[in-house]
Amino acid sequence: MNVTPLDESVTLERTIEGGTEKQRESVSSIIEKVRENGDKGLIELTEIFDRVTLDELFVQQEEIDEAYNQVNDKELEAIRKAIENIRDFHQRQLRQSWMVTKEDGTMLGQRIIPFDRVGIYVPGGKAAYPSTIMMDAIPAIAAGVKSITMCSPPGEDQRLHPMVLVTASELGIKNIVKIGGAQAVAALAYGTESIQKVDKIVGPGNIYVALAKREVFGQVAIDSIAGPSEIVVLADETARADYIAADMLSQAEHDELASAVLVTTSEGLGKKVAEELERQLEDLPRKKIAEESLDKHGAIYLTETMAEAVEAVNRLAPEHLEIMTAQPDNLLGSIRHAGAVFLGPYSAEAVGDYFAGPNHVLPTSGTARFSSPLGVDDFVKRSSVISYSKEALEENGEYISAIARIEGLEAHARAVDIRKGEK
Ligand SMILES: NC(=O)c1ccc[n+]([C@@H]2O[C@H](COP(=O)([O-])OP(=O)(O)OC[C@H]3O[C@@H](n4cnc5c(N)ncnc54)[C@H](O)[C@@H]3O)[C@@H](O)[C@H]2O)c1
Ligand SMILES: N[C@H](CO)Cc1c[nH]c[nH+]1
Ligand SMILES: [Zn+2]
Repeated sequence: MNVTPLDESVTLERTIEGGTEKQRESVSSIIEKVRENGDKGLIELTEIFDRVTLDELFVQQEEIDEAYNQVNDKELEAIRKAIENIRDFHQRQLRQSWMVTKEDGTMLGQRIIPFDRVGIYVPGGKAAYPSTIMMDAIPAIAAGVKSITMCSPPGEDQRLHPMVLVTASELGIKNIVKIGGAQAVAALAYGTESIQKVDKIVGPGNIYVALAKREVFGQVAIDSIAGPSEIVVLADETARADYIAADMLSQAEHDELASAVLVTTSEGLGKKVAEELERQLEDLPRKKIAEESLDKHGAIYLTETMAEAVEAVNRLAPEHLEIMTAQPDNLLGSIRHAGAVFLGPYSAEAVGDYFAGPNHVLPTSGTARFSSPLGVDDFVKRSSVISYSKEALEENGEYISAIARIEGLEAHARAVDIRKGEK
């Protein structure tokens, strides 16, 4: 990889974001098929896209019991510790309902109400993601959502990955459907004979999942569309090239479409990172994927000053930003757009992907300009409460009816006047 100057036109948007026409048409026809044929459609689509013939759509208890037998104590302990951290972080996000009472007896308030039913998508095409179950489900549980349906694509043996099943079970998720892709999104949005439709669908996925979420939006709520993973590392000459390369590869290995970028003020560091990437790629089990991701969507950019580098980062608005400079905390205040910021040499992105507590479902493709990480707020609605006393209405009625008459809405004005004995 070459070290190149950073040009203002560089973005993290990959051409694939809105999908090709063929992909959009395919997703529309998958959704149509699920709406028309329900469970039967889901089985047929899974045969086509996952090459598996399912005997059952839902995971059975015996599959979960068997999964526990395939997981060792250390793995279970790791999942339980991660759950604890992620739960602790998300419980702090909970907002309280509130009510104020004024002197004239008026009461105003805001109630925070969890969604009734939520669908979580857990990707499973190219890798298994127990961590994403935790990130999707824990904020929903913390928010008070009572019904969670999880969808994830099955493997060749009709099963989900044992760690996926164990994690779901540790979180108390009972409805687990072995369906992936656009068909899963359609089933959650419209319901089938056996799958109850939900109010909101959350979770990352590939382009088919993303396009399907976009298409069903309106029928259900969705979270922001999290696309292929991205990491931007902002570094000066004090940073360690081996750490930076390791972290860039940790995201490049997700997907050929993933993007790993270094922005640095040091040409020397840039060159060392390029060498390290080559070296560390050599024995990486997912070398092929990571190599393609680096070739197509990876870069090492050089800027003259740190101020220019920071400006570039804000323009890129990455999903993950690692700051590896002499004083990373000093730069935090100038970062306006990033899904999650990792400070210093020991905050590898993997720490946040799996364990620290903050959510790893984050805005991608520059959408950190206006979107936030998945969190408890994604699983609640606000509902306002208004309680006026007779005294308050007597005192303010004339203002209310005045505004109504400005709008030419006489019935509104009279609805107030009648209570004041004026009509
Ligand atoms: N942002 C995050 O938090 C986060 C977390 C984990 C994963 N990810 C990303 O999620 C993505 C996961 O993608 P994945 O493919 O591994 O799993 P996936 O579960 O999203 O997609 C697999 C499904 O895609 C469908 N599919 C495959 N080819 C198709 C085709 N030609 N036509 C129609 N449908 C087709 C199949 O039904 C299959 O079940 C990756 O890009 C990864 O980087 C993001
Ligand atoms: N980095 C991904 C989000 O972009 C999340 C993840 C899951 N597993 C490993 N990493
Ligand atoms: Zn990751």
